[in-house]
Amino acid sequence: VPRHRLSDEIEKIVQEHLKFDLVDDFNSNIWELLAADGEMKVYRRELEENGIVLDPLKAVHSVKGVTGHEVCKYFWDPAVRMEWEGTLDSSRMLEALSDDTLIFNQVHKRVWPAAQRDTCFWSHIRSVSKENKNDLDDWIVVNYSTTHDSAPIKEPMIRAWANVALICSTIILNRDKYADLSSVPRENLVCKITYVAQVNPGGWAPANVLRAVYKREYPKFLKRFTQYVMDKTKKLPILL
Ligand SMILES: CCCc1ccc(-c2ccc(S(=O)(=O)CCO)cc2)cc1[C@H]1C[C@H]1c1ccccn1
Repeated sequence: VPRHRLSDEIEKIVQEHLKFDLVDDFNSNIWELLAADGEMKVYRRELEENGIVLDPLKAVHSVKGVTGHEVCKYFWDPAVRMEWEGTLDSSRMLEALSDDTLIFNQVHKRVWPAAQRDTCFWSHIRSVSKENKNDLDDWIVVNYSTTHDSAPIKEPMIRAWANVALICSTIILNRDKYADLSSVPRENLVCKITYVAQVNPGGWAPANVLRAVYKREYPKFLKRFTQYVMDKTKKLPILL
């Protein structure tokens, strides 16, 4: 795997996500259910630092008819970002550090009365093999804020900081019926999705406003993205 200037940081952050995000800690009372819609459940933890809302967000979802590779690929692919992302004014891919690591600069739609935000982050995609060799690999995308010469912080824009992971497992129903996995019909696929996001809005914004935006935006964002992947893959051969 070709190394680059961010390889060490990426390895550290990805391993942290793989170690912590899939822990089922929902029965403890640290998570508060923000929204539930069918199989999708979105939780938050209240966390503030110097009066700035940093609420960690964790969502789980179960989507029929797609693989984890497909979900992560569409989440990572710069070519389709503006097709599914409804919260952005723009998205620019600044640099491809390798075939699995890109750097983005994105301008978020303004959330009144807060000032407009932009983000600059590396986005890394990889597969993670399972203990049971019969299982399909898990897939993960991590979006983690970084700096870049082509994305200077320019007033009045405020730079928000994000640490986001999308982790997907694929379940094949009636697995033993199929010798060749690529012939599995889509109705026998279930993708288990875990999405975690910790965003620092980068500057003061009223806590009640930010919490209202999180409560509104994240469930909508996840529902829109997963529906987009189902629509895009419906007629395509499965990507294992
Ligand atoms: C004041 C704005 C703060 C703010 C900055 C940034 C983000 C944010 C960053 C990254 C990602 S992602 O999942 O990596 C997809 C990248 O295209 C999603 C969201 C969210 C918010 C907060 C507002 C919340 C929100 C949640 C969901 C979508 C959009 N906005």
